[in-house]
Amino acid sequence: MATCSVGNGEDETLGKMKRERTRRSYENGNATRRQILKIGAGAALALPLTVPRPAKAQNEDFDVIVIGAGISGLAAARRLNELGFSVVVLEATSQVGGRIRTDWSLGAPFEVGAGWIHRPDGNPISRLAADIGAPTAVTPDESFQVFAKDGQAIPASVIEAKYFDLERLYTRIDTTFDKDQPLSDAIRRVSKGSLQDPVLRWMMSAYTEFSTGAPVEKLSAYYFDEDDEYDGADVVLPGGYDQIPKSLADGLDIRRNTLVESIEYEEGNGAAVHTSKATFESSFVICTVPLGVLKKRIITFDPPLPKAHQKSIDEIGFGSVTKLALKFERAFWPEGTQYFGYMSEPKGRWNYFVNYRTISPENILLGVSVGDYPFVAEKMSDADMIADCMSALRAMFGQNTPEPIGHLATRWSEDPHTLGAYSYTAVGNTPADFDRFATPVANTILFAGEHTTFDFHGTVHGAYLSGLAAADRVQRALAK
Ligand SMILES: Cc1cc2nc3c(=O)[nH]c(=O)nc-3n(C[C@H](O)[C@H](O)[C@H](O)COP(=O)(O)OP(=O)(O)OC[C@H]3O[C@@H](n4cnc5c(N)ncnc54)[C@H](O)[C@@H]3O)c2cc1C
Ligand SMILES: NC(=O)Cc1c[nH]c2ccccc12
Repeated sequence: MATCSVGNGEDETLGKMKRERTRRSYENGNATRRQILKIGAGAALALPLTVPRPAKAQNEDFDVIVIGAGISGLAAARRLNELGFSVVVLEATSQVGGRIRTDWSLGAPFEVGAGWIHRPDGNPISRLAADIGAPTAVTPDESFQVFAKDGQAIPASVIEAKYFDLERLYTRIDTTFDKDQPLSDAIRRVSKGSLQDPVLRWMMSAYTEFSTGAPVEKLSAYYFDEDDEYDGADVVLPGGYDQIPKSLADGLDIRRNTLVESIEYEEGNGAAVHTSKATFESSFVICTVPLGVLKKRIITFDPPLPKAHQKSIDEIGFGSVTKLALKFERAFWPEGTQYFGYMSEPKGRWNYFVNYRTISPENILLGVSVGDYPFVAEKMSDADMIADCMSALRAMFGQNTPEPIGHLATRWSEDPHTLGAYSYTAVGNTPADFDRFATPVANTILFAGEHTTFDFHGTVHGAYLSGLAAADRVQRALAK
């Protein structure tokens, strides 16, 4: 398989020299805390133990440990590897890609996580796709049909006019208030009744709640749409999004099924990373686990993280988005239409459907639940989730709509290694809460991942760029 390069063209020998220098600095002088930890572990083994434990091999030692083999971790590891540093990636699951995962079991590329390269012009993920020769296909935003709650088809002209109303509403919110508040409250204040207007209400959910991954009741009215984007019409990868992380992973030292449990660190002495398998040591750690994992404190930091970092972890929002792919014997919908909208209640319940016939021969509709509803849907059994989604499809396409012959459901809020879909700007958050993650902790622990960049949070490109930025910081520090 062709592989992507994230290198910046720097001479490989230079990287190797830096690596040698780092190693020498550990080997000289007094015992570092990492060496003391190592001695401590050996000493503990000498003590009589009630339960005999297998003797541990000596801890493996690297310049950099990257935690998580999602796109941010892979980008960081690949760049540092290309520069000649010794890098290991520790990944809890058996797979690479994290929130990029393609399931072909229905015969088409069902994207469990990320589906689109949003605004592909200038987007670094487009370059990665081009580097490996992965074709992309436009999913045209203007190809849609929206249905009212009772199944009545709404003319496209009505949707387009309301879209401009929504834009105007959001602009007024931007310029009206001097205090942050939930987006839903701000909407009520600037335009009483908008939240009850069925078309606007659908758009607020299908567009805003989908793109931010959060209910309008929890989004910051100040910052919910202040992030950045590139240009062009969204594209998908008909050969599967996972081609991108797989190509980045090629040739890296990735330890799968290795759950990081705790990290001991000290300025100047690096870190000891304790996992379900072994302890690893390094000068730097790049931690890319999802915000949901950090919130739940699944990894213990010793000493605890600084208050400012912990505040970002605790306060930045992390929502969910549920996808349900339903495969049918035949297409009972207009095969050329890209998207179908449904003005459901509650508002985030199966309100958006992607037609797979535009990118594959399979008769698949992909339903999406957003806002608060994923936390309801993801608690359902598959059978209940299908029945719930089918009631929306039957309202749209008629009571005779057939049962599906296959399905795939996602439950990101229940996945123990993610615990949600992507980060959002909650009421009271500021861009600085995200960007604070760029500050290394004790010159040893760095963070990367979609939640560590305000401008592109919640996206593949944001995560990827954050990984490269963390690698550059490590490179500069190791070069000193
Ligand atoms: C349903 C859904 C739809 C999306 N749609 C899009 C889209 O269309 N376009 C877009 O640009 N973005 C989309 N996104 C967002 C995008 O997928 C993410 O922003 C991006 O993939 C996150 O990458 P990451 O490296 O930050 O984290 P992840 O990909 O989550 O990587 C983190 C890794 O850490 C591992 N890990 C967790 N805990 C531990 C531990 N204790 N020890 C070791 N490893 C651990 C995880 O298993 C995972 O592999 C979507 C996300 C979801 C969930
Ligand atoms: N995770 C995402 O893809 C967020 C996003 C950005 N722009 C969008 C447009 C539509 C749906 C989601 C998004």
